[in-house]
Amino acid sequence: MQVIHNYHNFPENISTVVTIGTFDGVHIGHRKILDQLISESKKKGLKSVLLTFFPHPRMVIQADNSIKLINTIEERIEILSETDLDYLVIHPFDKDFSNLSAFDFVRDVLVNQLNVKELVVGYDHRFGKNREGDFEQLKEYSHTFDFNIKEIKAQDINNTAVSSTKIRTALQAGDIKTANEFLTTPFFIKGTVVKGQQLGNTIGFPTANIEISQVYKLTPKNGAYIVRATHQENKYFGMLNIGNRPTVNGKNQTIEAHLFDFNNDIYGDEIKIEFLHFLREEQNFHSVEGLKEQLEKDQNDSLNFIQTITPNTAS
Ligand SMILES: Cc1cc2nc3c(=O)[nH]c(=O)nc-3n(C[C@H](O)[C@H](O)[C@H](O)COP(=O)(O)O)c2cc1C
Ligand SMILES: Nc1ncnc2c1ncn2[C@@H]1O[C@H](COP(=O)(O)OP(=O)(O)O)[C@@H](O)[C@H]1O
Repeated sequence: MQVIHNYHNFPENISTVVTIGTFDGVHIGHRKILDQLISESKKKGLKSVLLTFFPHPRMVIQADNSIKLINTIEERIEILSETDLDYLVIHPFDKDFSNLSAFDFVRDVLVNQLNVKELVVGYDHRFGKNREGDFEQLKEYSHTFDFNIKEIKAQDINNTAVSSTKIRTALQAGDIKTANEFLTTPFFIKGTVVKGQQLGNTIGFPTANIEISQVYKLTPKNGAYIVRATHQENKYFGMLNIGNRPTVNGKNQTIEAHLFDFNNDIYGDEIKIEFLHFLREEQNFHSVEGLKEQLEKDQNDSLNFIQTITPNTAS
């Protein structure tokens, strides 16, 4: 897969089948669309293109800084690069772009820049300034500019009963099971290991404090989770807490992972954390001793859960 930043940089003389969307999470529904796109491209001898926008339209049009996404743009690139997609075109969604009329968008972007021969879109797709363009208009333009439209039927979209919004809601409720079912692979975060209060070691549970640099990355609900970490290509199971650590008078939210069978200094390193299971709510213990007892219980619960995972997943 080739990543092209800004559709103006798309190579000339390549005929394409295009789909458009944010594809946050790259969930089951998105994968169905991608499968259609890729199989059409192979059948017709075209290149497959996903046109996506970043920053997200809502970050730009409504200057909405509270928006939280399942994947950062870097993560989305990583997930999509594992598919057979030929081109991922990431266009910076700015005010100028948002002012393009539906007609100009089709002519200037899809036809003149991406050389579209076939467009794969949902029946409810809207595009152009103020989302003025609808499916009927697209059909009209497809005659004007001579490309095919492959409609993703309402039932195909509705039957999957999955949406990025539903996954975000599940994660914000700590419902990892539902989120992971929709996502097909576990929800994950990536960050840098930073210094904390240096208390973890003193209670026998050192925790890697993870700092995420993208403010728009969604973090699941506060609480304790069973996780799998990847550090320098090695995988470790562990348990993680998201929260304010009331027991030790924590003021800000932290994300901290204690890895099992691990004893290395990894300050400053990148770490990836996959969420496997929600263990419990964060609690305010009367003493650090109480917290320690709970962590021992969490560790037992985690190890029992990990045993139930198939050898395939545990590898
Ligand atoms: C699995 C797990 C669950 C935790 N649960 C809680 C909790 O319920 N309440 C709490 O105050 N702190 C909880 N903690 C956070 C600990 O307070 C934290 O790891 C400890 O304060 C060490 O912090 P430090 O890494 O900044 O030194 C949890 C940590 C882990 C790894
Ligand atoms: N099993 C482990 N899980 C997580 N971190 C570990 C582990 N063993 C050693 N470490 C190291 O110890 C650090 C955490 O120690 P801790 O006392 O909790 O300090 P801090 O408050 O700075 O996080 C981690 O950042 C990592 O470098």
